[in-house]
Amino acid sequence: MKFPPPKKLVIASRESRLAMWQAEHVREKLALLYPQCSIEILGMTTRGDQILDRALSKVGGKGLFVKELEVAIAERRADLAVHSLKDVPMTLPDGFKLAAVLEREDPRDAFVSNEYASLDDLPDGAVVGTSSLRRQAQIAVRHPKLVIRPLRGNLDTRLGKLDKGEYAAIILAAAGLKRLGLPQRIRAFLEPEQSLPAPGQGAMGIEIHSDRADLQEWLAPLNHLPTAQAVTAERTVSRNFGGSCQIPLAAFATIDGDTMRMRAMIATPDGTRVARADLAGSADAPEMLGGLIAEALQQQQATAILASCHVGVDGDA
Ligand SMILES: NCc1[nH]cc(CCC(=O)O)c1CC(=O)O
Repeated sequence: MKFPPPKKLVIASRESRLAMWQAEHVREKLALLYPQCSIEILGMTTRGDQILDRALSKVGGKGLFVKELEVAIAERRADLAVHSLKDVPMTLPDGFKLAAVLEREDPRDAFVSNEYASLDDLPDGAVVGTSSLRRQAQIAVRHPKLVIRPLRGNLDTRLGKLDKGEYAAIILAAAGLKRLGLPQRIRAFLEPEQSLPAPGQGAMGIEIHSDRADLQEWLAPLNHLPTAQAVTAERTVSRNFGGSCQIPLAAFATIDGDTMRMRAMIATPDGTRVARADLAGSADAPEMLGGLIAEALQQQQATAILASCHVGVDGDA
């Protein structure tokens, strides 16, 4: 230990229930490590939370969910920000870095419905809610007769829209539902073979100012190495295809001992053109495996597939 333990820490968080749960989770972990430290949570509304009516990619993409938190860090009003890693742009602005990645929750997508038990149960023409092109494309591949409609807002908002009958079913991340104490809303899990998760799905990341060597040291015990390696590989694939752009891309890595297995997919939103890759490599070289996966996708015309889907729709909301 080079630095004495912290006396006070401020965690910046979005104000959605899920974001607050995640910030609280980090607060509890830090309180156990540093019992003398006073730890506050600074809740903030981001532009991403305010803009619910327009496609996110038209107004600035994923970065909108993290920008205000970064400003708070830059102005030293906060020390760290807790994010769902899925919402963090692939390249952080100068002066910021990820100090730790926490152990991943369930990375799968979940099928949520009041009437139906699974996607297979839905009648032709049934309306499924998701604003994620990645989810849309993968549903379209297996269930071309279902109708996909956009669904935005935080988890409670989305569940409310389902309950009002606007959709026969919706697709959400299992991790968010479990964290909010709503696992009973999950009627079926979509296995990676059916719906490969988004880069970083189910993992939380802690962002800090890069010059804070003290914080880096204090947060190090929160880092979960296998999760950090997996999400590094996943984010490398995404970065290869333009990073923060909202595109129908899935990338999912699992680790078994020293070996990382990585699967990825790029598709048109209607599911008619799909590129897939499935490779294994060393868990210690996640960027290398991510790069190889990106190349394998390129060899299947991934760039042409992406070019043929209009950006201007929503990303992995
Ligand atoms: N883009 C919204 C978002 N960001 C993170 C999660 C869920 C939790 C996670 O994946 O860590 C969600 C909701 C969802 O996709 O259903």
